Amino acid sequence: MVDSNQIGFGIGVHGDKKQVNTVFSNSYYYLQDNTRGKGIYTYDAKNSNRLPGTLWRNADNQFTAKYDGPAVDAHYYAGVVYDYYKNKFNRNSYDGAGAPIKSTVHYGKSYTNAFWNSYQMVYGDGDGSTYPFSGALDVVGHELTHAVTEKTANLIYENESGALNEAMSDIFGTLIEYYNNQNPDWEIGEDLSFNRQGFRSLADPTKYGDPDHYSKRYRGSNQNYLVHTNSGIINKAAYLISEGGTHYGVTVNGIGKEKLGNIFYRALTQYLTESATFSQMRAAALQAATDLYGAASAEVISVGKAFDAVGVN
Ligand SMILES: CCCCC[C@H](S)C(=O)N[C@@H](Cc1ccccc1)C(=O)N[C@@H](C)C(=O)O
Ligand SMILES: [Ca+2]
Ligand SMILES: [Ca+2]
Ligand SMILES: [Zn+2]
Repeated sequence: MVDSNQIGFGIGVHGDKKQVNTVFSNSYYYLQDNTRGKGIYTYDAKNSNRLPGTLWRNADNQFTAKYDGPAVDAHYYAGVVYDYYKNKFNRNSYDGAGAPIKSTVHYGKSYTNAFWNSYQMVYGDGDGSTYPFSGALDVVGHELTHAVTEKTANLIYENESGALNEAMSDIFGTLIEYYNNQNPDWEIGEDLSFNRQGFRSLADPTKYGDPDHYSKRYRGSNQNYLVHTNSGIINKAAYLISEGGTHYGVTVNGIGKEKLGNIFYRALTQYLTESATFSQMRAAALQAATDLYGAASAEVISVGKAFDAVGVN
């Protein structure tokens, strides 16, 4: 029996209809997308903590039950993220060599998070106060960007390099949301909450208690705050580079999302090292902008001003 590529019909977490690439094999349809790299595979942990769980399958190629929603979105959004990196930077999957992309949904019981564990993405169902975590494209983009980071700068997940790691995931999660162009914004995780409230904001990190200036960074020892809170400083710089604005008296001329993505992708893949500090991120972004647009370019000036505005020298 030869496997065959199929197109299934799915309904996502938010009741939105979408087609999913599947494979028909031995009388079952699997959430396996053979059209991208070496494939995109979506699994079911069945509310256990066992990974990856079982490859998602059914007998009719219709993924329309409520229980199917998180799998439909994890599968479909992983494809969008794959397309972003391929179309924008000619990067074939997170390793550049078409690595299979694996996601598991229904992880744990009322698990209110999502993560990349060096092998795959993992999504919880939320605890009833949020939607399942794969139901947001910026979250899926966030997690898969951790895989890109790991294969490139491999930023150590603590202190300033950890905050850079988190910021890269929020920034590219947002750029991917704009690429998909469905209710794009500079908030993170707004599609997870019933009241549309985000978890973080790149436009104004202080909206959720995160710092928007280096002088306001969290200096304690809790690594979770160090990486998820201090990312606000770099997120704000990225926002200013793209959209412009005057921040603590420093005026930045915006150069747009495309150029932001080009500069940060080049910094991430060519210049940042695993122990990079915020100051080294400034230098990496300036060097990347210089490579791409020229030493005295408006883009280089905007990058410098944005890091000035958030107090990173
Ligand atoms: C084992 C916990 C691992 C946390 C680290 C993962 S990569 C992470 O950062 N997850 C995101 C999920 C997310 C993304 C966008 C929007 C909402 C939630 C995250 O930000 N987690 C926060 C809630 C946290 O762990 O504090
Ligand atoms: Ca949005
Ligand atoms: Ca968003
Ligand atoms: Zn993260």
